[in-house]
Amino acid sequence: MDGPLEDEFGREVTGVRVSLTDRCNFDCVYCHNEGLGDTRGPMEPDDNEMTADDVVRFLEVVAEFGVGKVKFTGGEPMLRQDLEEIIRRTPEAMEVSMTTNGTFLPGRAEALKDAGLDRVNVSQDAIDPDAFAEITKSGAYEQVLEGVEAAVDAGLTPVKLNMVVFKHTAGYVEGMVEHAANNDGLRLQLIEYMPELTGNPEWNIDIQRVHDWLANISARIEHREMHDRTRYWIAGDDAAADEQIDESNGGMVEIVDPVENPTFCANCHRVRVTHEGYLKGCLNRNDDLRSMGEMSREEIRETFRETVANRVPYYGEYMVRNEDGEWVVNDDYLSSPPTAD
Ligand SMILES: Nc1nc2c(ncn2[C@@H]2O[C@H](COP(=O)(O)OP(=O)(O)OP(=O)(O)O)[C@@H](O)[C@H]2O)c(=O)[nH]1
Ligand code: SF4
Ligand code: SF4
Repeated sequence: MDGPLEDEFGREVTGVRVSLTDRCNFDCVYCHNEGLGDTRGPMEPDDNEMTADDVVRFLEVVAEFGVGKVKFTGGEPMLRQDLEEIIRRTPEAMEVSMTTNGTFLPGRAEALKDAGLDRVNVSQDAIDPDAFAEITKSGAYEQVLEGVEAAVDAGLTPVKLNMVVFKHTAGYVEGMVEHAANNDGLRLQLIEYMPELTGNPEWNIDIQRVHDWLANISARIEHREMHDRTRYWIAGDDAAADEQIDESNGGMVEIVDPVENPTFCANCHRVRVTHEGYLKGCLNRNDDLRSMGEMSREEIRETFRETVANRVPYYGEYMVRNEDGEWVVNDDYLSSPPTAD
């Protein structure tokens, strides 16, 4: 097995994010559909979706390059009826996680665990059914809460609750932090709103205010290698004043703040795959897609090598600040755009 491939900026690729479908039973107001824009398909399976064989072949190839983690995403990945099969056939050595809206976890969490799923991230933007319905255009609030519980019970832990911080959810941040600190098996990810992918810049909340507030109330602060994300440990209500805070007496809150953040991009170690089987070096770009189509393993190897070789940190390299302080595409990439199939 070869070690992880590295791009020109010294960023090793240690993980892949594989979208299994663009279908979803929700219609969240902030959805960016893994960076592909508002193209969520109808609920019927799409002929263009990668088959289980396509996904497994790709994972077997990248495992040869030392990729040790796979995240399955969507749309809603649990709409794939062959999800358990895909997970079961994923190379043994890989950590397998999934990002889901949680609706289908009740009744299926155990089967996923048995198939080899290690952990899940579940979108939960508020502890309030009305706000939840307004954001997701769905009445599945109770089902999602049950789904989170089922995931914890099945041992798909830590279960990370994904909460996008924006105008509709700002009032629920404190409640969600307390919820994560006081419930075993849960962590909270506070995700910066991404107006560059979803529009509505007026809904944005300055994520620095959330950092400052958490820094004030946290017992301990860590930095994660991936994206150099900040992790705040928050004491639970029953923690003693002099106790070290960890999962047993508190909870972790991680901030995902990629917007206009060169440090985040400089520590990005993932390649993405769209549900149609295109390799994508960066979430924010669609000019660097490479199709894996009907390729042989050797061709997939070559396409993966090319994708990694052409990866570029988005903020700080592909996008740079002009003299007015605005983010603009770097002229170097305008004059010679990276190759795309
Ligand atoms: N711009 C950008 N956003 C990302 C990246 N990775 C994740 N995100 C965003 O972060 C949010 C949470 O992502 P998840 O799919 O739950 O996974 P994660 O937090 O990245 O991964 P784990 O913490 O390992 O479970 C999503 O809204 C993603 O769009 C990235 O590399 N770049
Ligand atoms: S659950 Fe996820 S994929 Fe579905 S609409 Fe919401 S953000 Fe998009
Ligand atoms: S380079 Fe930056 S924007 Fe692109 S995927 Fe990585 S962290 Fe996200």
